[in-house]
Amino acid sequence: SPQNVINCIPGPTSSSWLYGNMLELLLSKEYGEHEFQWQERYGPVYSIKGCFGESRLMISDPLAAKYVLNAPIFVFGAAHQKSMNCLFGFGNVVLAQAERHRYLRSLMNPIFSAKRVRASRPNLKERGNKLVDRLESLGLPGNTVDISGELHRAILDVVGDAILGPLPERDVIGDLSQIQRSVLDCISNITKFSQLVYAAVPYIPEFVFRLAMNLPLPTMHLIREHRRITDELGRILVQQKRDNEDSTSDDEFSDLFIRRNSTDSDTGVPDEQIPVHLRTILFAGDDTTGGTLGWVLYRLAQMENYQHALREEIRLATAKGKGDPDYDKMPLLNAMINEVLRLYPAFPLAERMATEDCVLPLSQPIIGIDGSQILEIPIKKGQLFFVAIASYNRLASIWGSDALEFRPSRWLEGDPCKAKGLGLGPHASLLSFLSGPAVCPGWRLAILMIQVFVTELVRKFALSLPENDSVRARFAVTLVAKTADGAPNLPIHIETIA
Ligand code: HEM
Repeated sequence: SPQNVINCIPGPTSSSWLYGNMLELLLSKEYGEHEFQWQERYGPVYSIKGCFGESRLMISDPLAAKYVLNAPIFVFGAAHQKSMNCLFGFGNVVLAQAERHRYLRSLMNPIFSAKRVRASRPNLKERGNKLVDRLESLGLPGNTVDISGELHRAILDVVGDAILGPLPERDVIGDLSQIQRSVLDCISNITKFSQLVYAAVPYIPEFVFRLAMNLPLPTMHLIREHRRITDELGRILVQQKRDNEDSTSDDEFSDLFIRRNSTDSDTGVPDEQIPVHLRTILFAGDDTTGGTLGWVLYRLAQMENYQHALREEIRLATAKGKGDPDYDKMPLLNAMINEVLRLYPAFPLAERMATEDCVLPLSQPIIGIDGSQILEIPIKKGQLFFVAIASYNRLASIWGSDALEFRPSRWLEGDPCKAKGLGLGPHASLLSFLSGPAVCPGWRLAILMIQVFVTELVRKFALSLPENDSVRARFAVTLVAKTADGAPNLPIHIETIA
C-alpha cells in the first residue's frame, strides 16, 4: 500500500516527536549542515519528520521535482497558505490555482518580459550610480559596515520603477522598504517555539486567524502598517489610471492589472485586489534579490584576486566610447552570479502538499529500508513535500563531484550542468527561480539588477572581509546572512578606489 512504500523510504531518524527533524533542517548554525549530508547519505528522495510526527518527503531528484512543480494537484501546505494570506491578502498569485493562476500570470509576465527588462538598463544604471553616491554620502567607504539595508532599498526602488512607474508619491518606497525589512525580521525570526506555533497553524480556524490580525502585538502592528502603506499605493495607482484612461501600453502593471473602467470585468482585477498584487510583487522581489546581491559582494570580498580580475573585466566593458556594457558578455561577472545563485538560492525549500493521490516518478530507483527496490512512489492525498532547491543545486549527478564547493570558475569551463535533459529552471539549469507554472516571473529582472549593481559597486569600491568575519547563511524564510551572534548582518569593508 502507499503508506507501506512511504514507510520504507530511508531518511534520518528523529529523536523528538515534537520537532521531528525540523530543528536540524531549519535551525542549523549554517543552512544545510544536516540537509546536504542527508542527501549524500540517502540520495535525492528521502523521508524526514515534521513537527508532531508528520511525514515529509525531501525531494531534489530532477524528475520527481519536475512532477511536483508541474502537476496541478500540488499546493502550499496549510500553514504557508494562512501566513501568505495574512501577509499579502486573499487572492494573491502565489496561492492562486489553475485557471486563476494562469490568468494572473498572464497579467504579470509581460511586466517582466525579456524586452521590457532589457529596456530598463539605463534606468537601472542610474539607480546603481545613485546607490554608489548614497554609500559615499553616508561616509561608508573606509569602514566595515553592513550595507544590505542600502542594497535592499535600491532594489525596491528598481522593482518600484518596474511596476509603479513614475508615481508622484514615490517617497513612500523608502517607508515601504523599512517596513518590509521589519516585517521580514519578525516573521523570519525562527526559533524552536515559533516552529511549534507554525506547525499548529493549520489547526487554528481561519476566523481566529483573521481576528489575530487585530491583536496589539508588534508583528501584527507591522503587518497592518505594511498593509496601510501598500493599500495607499494601490489607491493612488488606480486613481492615476482612471485619470489617464487613454494612455495604454501592453506591458505596464497599471494597464494590465487595473480595469480600464470600474465596471469592466473582462480585463484586469477589481480595484480592491490591486494592493494584494502590489504587496506580493514588491515583497517577492526585494528580499530575494537583495539577499543574493549581498552574497555576491560577500564572496567577492573574500576572493580578492577574483575581484581584481572582475574589476578589469568591468573596466574594459565600461571603457569610454563603448556605450552601455553588454552584461551578458561579462564571463567573470556571470560566473560569480551563477555560482551564488547555485549555492545561496534565496528560497532553499519550496513546500508543497498533494491534494490527490498520485504516483511520484523517480529518475533513479531508491533502495527501501527493507532492501526492496522502489521505482516510483505512490503518494496519498495530504502528503507534504519539500522541493529541496538548495539540495538540487548541489547534486553531484548534475554538477559533478565538487558540487558542494563554491567555485565560480566552473562556469568558465563550459556548461557545468552535467546531466543533459534533467536540468530544471529558467536560467543555467538552476532551480533557484523554481520551474514550472509557478516559476519566478522576476528572474530576468533579478539577474539584471545584480549584474548592474555589482558592476557599479565593484567599479567604485574595493571590498574585503573583516578579520573576525563570522557570516553564515541561515534559514529565515529566505536565506539570510547572519553573524555568529545570530543577528542579520553582513559586515564588509569598503574602500573607495583611487
Ligand atoms: C534572486 C532573486 C530571486 C529569486 C532567487 C527568486 C525565487 C523565487 C522562487 C523560488 C519562487 C517560487 C516560490 C514557490 O512557489 O515556492 C518565486 C516566486 C515569485 N517571485 Fe521570485 N525570486 C527572485 C526575484 C524576484 C523578483 C525581482 C520579482 C519581482 C519583482 C519576483 C517575483 C516573484 C513572484 C510574484 C513570485 C510568485 C509567482 C507565482 O506564484 O506564480 N521574484 N521567486
